[in-house]
Amino acid sequence: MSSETPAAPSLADRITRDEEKKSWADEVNSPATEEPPTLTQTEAVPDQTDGAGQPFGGSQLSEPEYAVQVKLADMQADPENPLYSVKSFEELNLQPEILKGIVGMGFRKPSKVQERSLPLLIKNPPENLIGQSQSGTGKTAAFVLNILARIDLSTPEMQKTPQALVLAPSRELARQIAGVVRLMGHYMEGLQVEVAVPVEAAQRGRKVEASVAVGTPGTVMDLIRRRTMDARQIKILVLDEADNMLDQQGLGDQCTRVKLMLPKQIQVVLFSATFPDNVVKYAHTFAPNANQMTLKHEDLTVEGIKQIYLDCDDEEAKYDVLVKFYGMLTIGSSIIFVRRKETATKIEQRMSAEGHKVVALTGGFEGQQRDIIIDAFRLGHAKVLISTNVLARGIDVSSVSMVVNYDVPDMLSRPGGPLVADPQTYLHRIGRTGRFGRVGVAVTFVSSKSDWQKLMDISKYFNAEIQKVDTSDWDDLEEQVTKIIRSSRAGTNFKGNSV
Ligand SMILES: Nc1ncnc2c1ncn2[C@@H]1O[C@H](COP(=O)(O)OP(=O)(O)OP(=O)(O)O)[C@@H](O)[C@H]1O
Repeated sequence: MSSETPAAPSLADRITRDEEKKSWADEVNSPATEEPPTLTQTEAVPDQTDGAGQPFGGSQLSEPEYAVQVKLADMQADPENPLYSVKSFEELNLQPEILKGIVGMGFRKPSKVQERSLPLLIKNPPENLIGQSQSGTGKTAAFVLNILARIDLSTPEMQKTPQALVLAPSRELARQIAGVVRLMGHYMEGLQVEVAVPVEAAQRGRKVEASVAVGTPGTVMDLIRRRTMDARQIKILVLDEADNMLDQQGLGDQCTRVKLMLPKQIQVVLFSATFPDNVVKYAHTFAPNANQMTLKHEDLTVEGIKQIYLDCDDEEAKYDVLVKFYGMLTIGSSIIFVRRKETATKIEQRMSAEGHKVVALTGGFEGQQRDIIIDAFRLGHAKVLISTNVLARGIDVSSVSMVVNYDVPDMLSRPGGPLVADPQTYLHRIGRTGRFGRVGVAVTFVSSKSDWQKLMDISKYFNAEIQKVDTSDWDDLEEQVTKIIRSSRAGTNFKGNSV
């Protein structure tokens, strides 16, 4: 992966140069009065703003508040819905400052995963948990609330001592989680949160002085080894996207090493939307005697996400279709997933040259550049983002109404073996839309028999319908997709099977 050719000057490069700020503003279609996001600005907004309640500056999408609450209330009253719950947050025995934070985020009722996992997580003595629930159903809040309920902020000393550690697979996700901790813990006096990801950590070179640390495993391992982070008081370890963290050779090793450097008696919490069979055993070794909340493959897909695919003759046809989709991609925000970093850069350059406003973000970009791009996307300054699997998991931008699988997600069946379908990655990618009861459309491009076979394997694995759409009547297709995207909350669907 690191052999990627250096990217041509990307949008991030361009926006750091003053003389080009105007072109950024033009390019991302931001209001004329608004300054383009500079690094300082984006750093000044470290918390995610979308998905947060109005008191914290979240946009709440552009849906009228009343309509949102009414539809969400219906969903939360339906026992079949993953957002269903019978309890209120008040009944979960959380401190008043935490409850205030929850209210500030606009949360009215817990989701199923929150209602079920919270009592297991916060009871004493602490027990481990392996928790699974569909994408966008509020797992982050579940583990964050447990952390906030358990940390001791009674002395300045403790406020600066890491007591909870969250590990996530990407820099963007680590920053996002830290943002959620800050928002939820907004009313807790003395709460300090630090992000431990490459660049910041290296630049900082000073001790981590926070009660909650969120980072990527390699950087955290390094910080503890160099004693820049004192791990002796850590009592909670959370692995978000735990299956990915434990499965991937490198990440798995790093997580294990980090855990070995922590006190023996810690609460281990593993969360993900997917726990494929091959990692379940290791998950239980990593989190011994854990309480478990798991789901069957068939129950993993989110109803609000309409899954479709279309046939493209070849690679060039995929590009042409993508360009034709542009109007639909910009109704809300969209993420286009490709297999390789080079493809992301190539599409970005080609579409930009043709006058379309798109940005790309891959693991090949330098950290600060990545921060600028993801922040611009979160804030809606950039609406179409092309990325690799680096952003497939966890990223929560509620305005994402469309996901395009430009390349069908696949993986090596074994080292040196053939490429096979990667159902987990498919689920996480499409889960970037349809967050917490919203609707979205996930489109997969199929340009070969093997693409088609992989997609059918994915459909079978989840027992989910992925509907083929006919591109011969483009106007009809556009009308249908637009209707779903504009409906904003689950309930509206494609008419029959006719698209
Ligand atoms: N009880 C709630 N009421 C309203 N909104 C909520 C509630 N809980 C979480 N949310 C919102 O739902 C969105 C999705 O939550 P979150 O990112 O935690 O999902 P997730 O289950 O971790 O998804 P993924 O598997 O994709 O990582 C967030 O914007 C969050 O603010």
